[in-house]
Amino acid sequence: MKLESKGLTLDLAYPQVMGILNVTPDSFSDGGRFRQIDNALRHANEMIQAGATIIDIGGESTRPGAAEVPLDEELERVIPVAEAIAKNFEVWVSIDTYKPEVMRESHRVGVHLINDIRALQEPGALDAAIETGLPVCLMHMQGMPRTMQHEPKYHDVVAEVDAFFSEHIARCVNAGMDKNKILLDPGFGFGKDLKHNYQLLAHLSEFHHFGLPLLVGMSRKAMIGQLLNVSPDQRVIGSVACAIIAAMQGAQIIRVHDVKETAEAMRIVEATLSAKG
Ligand SMILES: Cn1cnc2c(O)nc(N)nc21
Repeated sequence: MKLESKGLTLDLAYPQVMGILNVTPDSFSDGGRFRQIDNALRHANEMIQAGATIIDIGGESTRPGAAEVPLDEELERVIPVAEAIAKNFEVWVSIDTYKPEVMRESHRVGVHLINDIRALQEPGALDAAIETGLPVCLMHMQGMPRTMQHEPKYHDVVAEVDAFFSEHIARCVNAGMDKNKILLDPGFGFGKDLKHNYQLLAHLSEFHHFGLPLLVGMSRKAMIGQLLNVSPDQRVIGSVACAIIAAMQGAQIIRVHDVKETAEAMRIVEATLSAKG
């Protein structure tokens, strides 16, 4: 399976590492230090050298309880950084946004992939994504970041996420999007409690029936912290363990903070999966 965008190809036969670049003052792990372009470029370069093949740029924190960011503020944060990275590195640049104007502007400055935690449900987002022609990751979320962790409830979380994927793939394809430009993400930690997160991880391979790339993000999240009782900067081992479990089930893109550690683990996964023949 391969993904193409703007002359770049991503070989999804083996897991690819997506490095997280938060350009937010309140990001829970980077401490908001990556707001300046030079720091962002330095961090992006570190992640690329460590093995990241995608850099995911986000201007609005998506952690539970996070407030929304006004459009002009988000544009000011992410567009200069996205443009600089796209210009300076041969790497896939992903934009973590749900705003149609940010999607359009990101495309204009060279972004390769749209990462929308709201699965193109905001007004105008689906049209904007189709107009850009970019691949789009549709992520499942129950509720909104401000309230999503207030008692999330499911009858069967795996079945309900699967149904969500079916519904939104159909909505996008019916609106004119090429199905091969869709990626799917169960949205770990987005309206899920500990049990829900591990049910999704345990059954992750069941989502392959759509024939679309799976993107997962568990890095440093509460599903690790609640189990190990450690702070976000002490969750590398847990994050790598989650990445391995996902990649061994065929997840194609792993979104992480700790690129070096994860990329090394993915090489072990690659050796193991290719030995399966
Ligand atoms: C922005 N963001 C934070 N967590 C994420 C996850 O798990 N998946 C995707 N696609 N984006 C995420």
